[in-house]
Amino acid sequence: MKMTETQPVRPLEDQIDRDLAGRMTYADYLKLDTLLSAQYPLGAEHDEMLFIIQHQVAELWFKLILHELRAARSAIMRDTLDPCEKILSRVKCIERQLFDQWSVLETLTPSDYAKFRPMLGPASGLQSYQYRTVEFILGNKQKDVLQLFAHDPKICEELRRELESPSLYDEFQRYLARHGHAVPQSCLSRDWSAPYVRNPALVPVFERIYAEPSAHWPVYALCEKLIDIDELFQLWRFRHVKTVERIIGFKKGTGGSSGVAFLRRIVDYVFFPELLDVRTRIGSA
Ligand code: HEM
Ligand SMILES: N[C@@H](CC(=O)c1ccccc1NC=O)C(=O)O
Repeated sequence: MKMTETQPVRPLEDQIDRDLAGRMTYADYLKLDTLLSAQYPLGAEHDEMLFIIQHQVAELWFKLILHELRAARSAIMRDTLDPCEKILSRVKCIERQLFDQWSVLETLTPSDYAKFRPMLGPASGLQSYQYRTVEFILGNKQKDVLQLFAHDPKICEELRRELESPSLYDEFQRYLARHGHAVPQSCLSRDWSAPYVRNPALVPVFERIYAEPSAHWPVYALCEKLIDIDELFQLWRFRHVKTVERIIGFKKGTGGSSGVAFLRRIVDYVFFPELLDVRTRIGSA
């Protein structure tokens, strides 16, 4: 555009609805009154609003991830893999958003965070029940975290239900067994609430699928989506560590943990270990 050119002017078109009294509007549909009045900074520090909104946006994305993962798990249980492709692609995009979102919080300086951190008391992301539910659905079961929700029986019960249910990966293994794959019996019924243990006897099942992707396309494609989801989750955890490191260094966490050291210990956790193990086997006789 030349320096002398004017910017476009766009008058409202005649047909645009102006008569909205008593009718469904954008703000009504999206409940913006509720959404936009849920930011309550505890103090007067400018950056506390960033901190609140960053977390609220993450919680909204967690909500959608849960909605999608539950739909994917139900579809697998009904023996229909078709919808999973689209659903899990969406989950992957949301995880990417959550990963990229850390860059916004990284504009928070250590000194600016230190001004309002004391007001947070013992509050911590450790107490995010939606985050914990996502971990459970993906199969990272850990019973002791229920203790963090003992103050809220309703949430505690919901989490316990998820802890005790088969994960998305468990249901996928059951699906494979129903469709003729030689999934070990031990994968099909066990204590679902126990931490997932890598099972070498499951790797040959994936070896056959990966040896001939075109013969097993729907399950092969699902495996690869699960790998994407796993990898992005790990990247999120890593970026959390790096963000925390630069903002609070090696201080203890408000939740009482050692902080960065505690977070680092889970970065390498993988949800679907056999889907990584199969890669080692590819090309071996
Ligand atoms: C200034 C920014 C942040 C700092 C300094 C920070 C720090 C920490 C620390 C130290 C912990 C360990 C528990 C504790 O003792 O408190 C933790 C856990 C956690 N934080 Fe953050 N965090 C930040 C931002 C976020 C954001 C934006 C989210 C998004 C929801 C988040 C989600 C979590 C979750 C889910 C955990 C539990 C992780 C696990 O169990 O492995 N944090 N955070
Ligand atoms: N654990 C953080 C505090 C924190 O980040 C936080 C506090 C209240 C609500 C959400 C939080 N986010 C993630 O842990 C800290 O030690 O500074």
